This record gives sequence, structure tokens and C-alpha cells, in this order.
Amino acid sequence: MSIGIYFVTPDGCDDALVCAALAGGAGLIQLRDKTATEAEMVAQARRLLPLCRAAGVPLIVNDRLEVALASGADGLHMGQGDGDPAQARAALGPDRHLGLSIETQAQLAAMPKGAISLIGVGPVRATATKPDHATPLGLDGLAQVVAHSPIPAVAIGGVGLADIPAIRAAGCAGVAVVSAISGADDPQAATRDLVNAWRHA
Ligand SMILES: Cc1ncc(COP(=O)(O)OP(=O)(O)O)c(N)n1
Ligand SMILES: Cc1nc(C(=O)O)sc1CCOP(=O)(O)O
Ligand SMILES: [Mg+2]
Repeated sequence: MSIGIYFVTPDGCDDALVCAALAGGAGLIQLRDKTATEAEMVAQARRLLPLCRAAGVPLIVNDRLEVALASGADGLHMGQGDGDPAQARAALGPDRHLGLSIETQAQLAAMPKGAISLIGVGPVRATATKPDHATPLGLDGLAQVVAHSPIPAVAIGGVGLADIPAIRAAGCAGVAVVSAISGADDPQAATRDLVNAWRHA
């Protein structure tokens, strides 16, 4: 599986920002909004789905299984405290993506076999985007976790353009970013630069 650049939305994300990431070549989108109501997230996911489908890019919902199901999204991302992955897999069915956050080797070893299709490993570095993040792994720690993963992994947390060669060399299927795209003056160009760096790493 090759994902490349995985755009995770910031709180209050404008649909236009997702369009810019799609136009720049993002290979996966996660709707993550810690401030939105369930109804707002369902409505936004329903608006974004046709845009993502037109680009051939899956749309995944963060945290909220009900939103993923009600919107018909292509999957769900869960953290360690976000419920039982086996139950989420049963509700999602066999074909949709189910991502799980992995912060340590022990969490990887304890991961329920079969339910998860993708892991997000991090944070690589401290990041203000997720104030409650776990202890940073660094690029070496990332590589150690990914080396033991039986399923595709993406790196997340405080990463950007300069990290892409090391992240790819670690065996990741992609890199998940918020601020490297959302904080750029030109999000489409920033995504394109990340995509090109990924392709040439
Ligand atoms: C791809 C990816 N990896 C990790 C996370 C973090 O999930 P979680 O630990 O549940 O934290 P929140 O994002 O819910 O604050 C993620 N969202 N995506
Ligand atoms: C959503 C998220 N999860 C993380 C984890 O470590 O699990 S770090 C993170 C935020 C990533 O944002 P940025 O690219 O701006 O650092
Ligand atoms: Mg979560």
C-alpha cells in the first residue's frame, strides 16, 4: 500500500483547504475536528465525500464511528482511548479503512490482529496541533516501531518536507500532516511539494 501524503484536517477546516490538498495530490484525507458537533461533522463529511471520490482519494473520519457510518465515509481513525477496534471493524465491515494510533512498541504488540488496516505512528516530534500527544519517538524511534509492524504505517506529529526521506527509508507507507499543509501560505503548493518529495525519496 502506498499512501504518500495523508492530510489530516485542522479544527474548523474549510472545505476549500481539503480541495487544495486534493489538487496538490494528497493520497488520503482524514476529517479531524475536535470542536465540531456530530451533526456538523456528518454534514462536512457528506460534502467532502464527492470531492474526494472525484479525486480517487479515500476520506476517513477521526474518532467518531457514528459519523463515519452516517456519512458513508471510507473509514475511521481511532486512538488508543477511542474504543474497541474489533467492534469498530464489525460495524464498518471488511472493506473500509480502520486506522489505529500507535505510540509505543507495546501498543503495536497488543494491536488486535485483523481489525486494523493502517497505523499512525507518533508523534515523531512534539506538536502544538495535538497538545495531549504522547512522548515523541523521534525518527529513530519511528523506524523501530515501523520495522515491527505487520501492516502499513504512516508517520505523524511535527513532521514536514525535510523529514520525508527518513520517513520513507523507515518503511512508512506515507506521512500524515496537519500544519505542514494547513499552515502554509499556499496549501496546494505545499501539498505538491510534499508529494514530489515523497515520490523522489
Ligand atoms: C493518522 C493518524 N495517526 C494518529 C492520530 C491520532 O489519533 P488519537 O491518538 O486518537 O488522537 P486524536 O487525533 O483523536 O486527537 C490521528 N488522528 N491520525
Ligand atoms: C493528530 C495527531 N496525532 C498525533 C499522534 O502522535 O498520534 S500528532 C497529531 C497532530 C499532527 O499535526 P502536525 O502535523 O501539525 O504536527
Ligand atoms: Mg482519537
